[in-house]
Parts: sequence; C-alpha cells; structure tokens
Amino acid sequence: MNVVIVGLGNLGSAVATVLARNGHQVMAWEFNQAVVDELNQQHSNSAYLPAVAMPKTIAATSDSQQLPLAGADALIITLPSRFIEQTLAGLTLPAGLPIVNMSKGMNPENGETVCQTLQRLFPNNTLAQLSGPSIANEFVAGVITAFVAASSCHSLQQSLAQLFNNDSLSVQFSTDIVGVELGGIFKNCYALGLGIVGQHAVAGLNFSGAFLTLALQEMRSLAVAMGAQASTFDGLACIGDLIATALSDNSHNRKMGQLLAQGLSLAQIEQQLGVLAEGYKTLATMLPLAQQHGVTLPLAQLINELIEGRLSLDNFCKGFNALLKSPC
Ligand SMILES: NC(=O)C1=CN([C@@H]2O[C@H](COP(=O)(O)OP(=O)(O)OC[C@H]3O[C@@H](n4cnc5c(N)ncnc54)[C@H](OP(=O)(O)O)[C@@H]3O)[C@@H](O)[C@H]2O)C=CC1
Ligand SMILES: O=C(CO)COP(=O)(O)O
Repeated sequence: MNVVIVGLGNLGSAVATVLARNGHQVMAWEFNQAVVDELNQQHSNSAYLPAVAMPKTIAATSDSQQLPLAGADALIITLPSRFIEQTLAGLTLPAGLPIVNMSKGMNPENGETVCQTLQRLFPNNTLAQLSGPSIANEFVAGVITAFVAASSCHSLQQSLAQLFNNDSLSVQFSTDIVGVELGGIFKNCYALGLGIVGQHAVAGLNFSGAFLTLALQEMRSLAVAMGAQASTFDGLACIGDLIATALSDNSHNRKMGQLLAQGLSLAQIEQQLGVLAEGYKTLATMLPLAQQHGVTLPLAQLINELIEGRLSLDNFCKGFNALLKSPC
C-alpha cells in the first residue's frame, strides 16, 4: 500500500519505519529540512529516533506540494496537535483519501480534538483515530503492541490492519471515535501528574495503582459526558494507554512531569524535549471543559494546582489522600 505520513518526530519516524519494514511505500512530510536531509541521505533520524536504522525505501520532503496524495491509500498524521491546523490548512486532499490521526491533543483556543479539527478542515474525507498503548520507541524495537483503529468506516479499519499487522503489531477495531480519541488525550494529563509526584517518598506502586484508578474514573466521566461510550474506557485506548504512558520512562508526558519536579522551567523543558508534552496544554483545556459539562475532576485539579505552584508536593499528597477517603 502507499502511505503519506505528516510529521517525522518520534512517533512519525517510528510509524514510517514499521510500515516500510512491512513492505509498504512510505513518503513523509517533515517541517525541519535537516531531518528530511538526514533521512534521505543517511536513513536515520538522530534527533527523534536515535540508534534506529530506518528502511532506505522511506522518502521525505519538506515541500507538501511534492506529496503523492493522489495515489495514496492513507494520510497518517503524526504531528504534535499544535502544528496540525497550520500544516494541513493549505493542502487540497483527493476526496477519497482516508485520514488517520495518531496525534493525541486538543486545541487550547477552541477545545477541539484533533479529529474534530480534521473533520472541519476536510469534511469529505473518511477519518480514523489510531490509538492505544503505543510508545514509539517500544513498538519500533519490536515490543508487542496493540493499536485501536476507531472509525465508522470498516474498510479503513481493515486497511489499517493490513498496514500495521505483523509478528509484534496488532490492530483492533472500534466505532467509538470519541472515546478512543479522548482516552488518548486525557491520559496525558495524568501521566504528567504521576511523573511529578512519582519521585515522592509516599509514591510507591500502591500509590500509582490508586492514582491510575482515580485517573481512569475521571477520564471516563468527562468523556462519557462528551459522547464517548463508557465501555471504551475498559479497553486498550484508555486504561491500556493510561498505564503505558504513566509508567513508561519513554513517555514524553511522564518525562515532562519528572523535569517539572526537578524544578526546570517550561523553556528549559522545551529545549530538552523539543516540544512540550501534550498533557500540559490539555490539562488547562480539560478543566473548563469539565466545568461546562458539569463534571468534577478533583485529581486533575490537584495536578493543575501543583503545576501552577499553588500546591506543594506534600499538600498534593494530603489532598490525594483525602480523595481516597471519599466514597467512589
Ligand atoms: N512519541 C510517542 O510515543 C507517541 C506520540 N503520540 C502523539 O503523537 C504526536 C507527536 O508526538 P511525538 O512524535 O512524540 O513528538 P516529538 O516531540 O517527537 O516531535 C515533534 C515534531 O514536531 C515538529 N515541529 C516542531 N515545530 C513544528 C512546526 N512549526 N510545524 C510542524 N512541525 C513542527 C518537530 O520538528 P523539529 O525537528 O523542527 O523539532 C518534530 O518533528 C503527539 O500528539 C503525541 O501525543 C501518540 C502515540 C505515541
Ligand atoms: O501516547 C503515547 C503512547 O501511547 C505516548 O505518550 P507520550 O506523548 O507521553 O510519549
């Protein structure tokens, strides 16, 4: 199959690699010309996917007009959410080209999820959200990984299975695009929070178990109020992704939390990570959204107060302990 990937950061480079290894034709767009040149000449991306030999068949360009959209079977979006609208707004897509979003974020200005933005920009194209516990550094290294392809279009789900399935990668199907996308978006805030408090003496695995349980309850209650199916939260795209992201040392959100706990400023973190992890902006967007929907998110509120410096780590832990005393 022929695939166009937009964004060669950590995720996009890993997706390009596994699809090319599966024998598919991959052409990628990337903003940074140095990354494009390194990929085309040395078949690597030392900034975002160090120590991985990328297949020589992957080609990259920084000129979106060069993308072979007319002959593509899917357009896969792997950019951080904040760059998606500005990058895609100038593109004219063939009417039948399916769009697959793998980004997990929201627009802080209007509260739109990436799928909602894509639907607004390209109302005539079929859409899928491809999500699940899928840390790029792991699945590119052959760690067994299951994705969820959420779409109302069964043939697009099947195309995604055909693209990704191999000895270590599997694609499951869902029709709950809202739930699958919101699970992947909301879990970033809690992974960021656990990254901050995870170093505290009181934060052992008992703490993490309780933290993730409360996190899942909050994610589910807001997502259901926004139209998701509750049962989606028992699956890969929600509880699965929450566990993987919150506990993985490869997670950008967990890492950002750890750096905040070490006292680094946002500018220093941006310099170290390249781009701020999605959970940071999502948290500020999620709390007013919850208010609009009449849902309370006490754990997310505590994380937000901790990040904004209105709560010490000790007082966060006292507040968290108090939440555990409330009836479920
Ligand atoms: N990494 C992962 O394991 C997974 C990530 N995701 C999601 O995928 C999305 C991307 O994450 P990830 O790959 O980790 O991000 P990275 O931080 O690895 O990559 C950031 C990318 O954004 C590019 N960029 C910077 N500025 C601009 C700009 N102005 N316009 C366009 N591109 C720009 C960077 O290019 P430059 O070289 O210039 O810095 C780089 O390619 C996120 O939404 C994340 O939640 C989902 C599943 C797994
Ligand atoms: O969503 C992810 C894995 O499923 C990756 O999360 P991070 O952006 O925290 O690395």
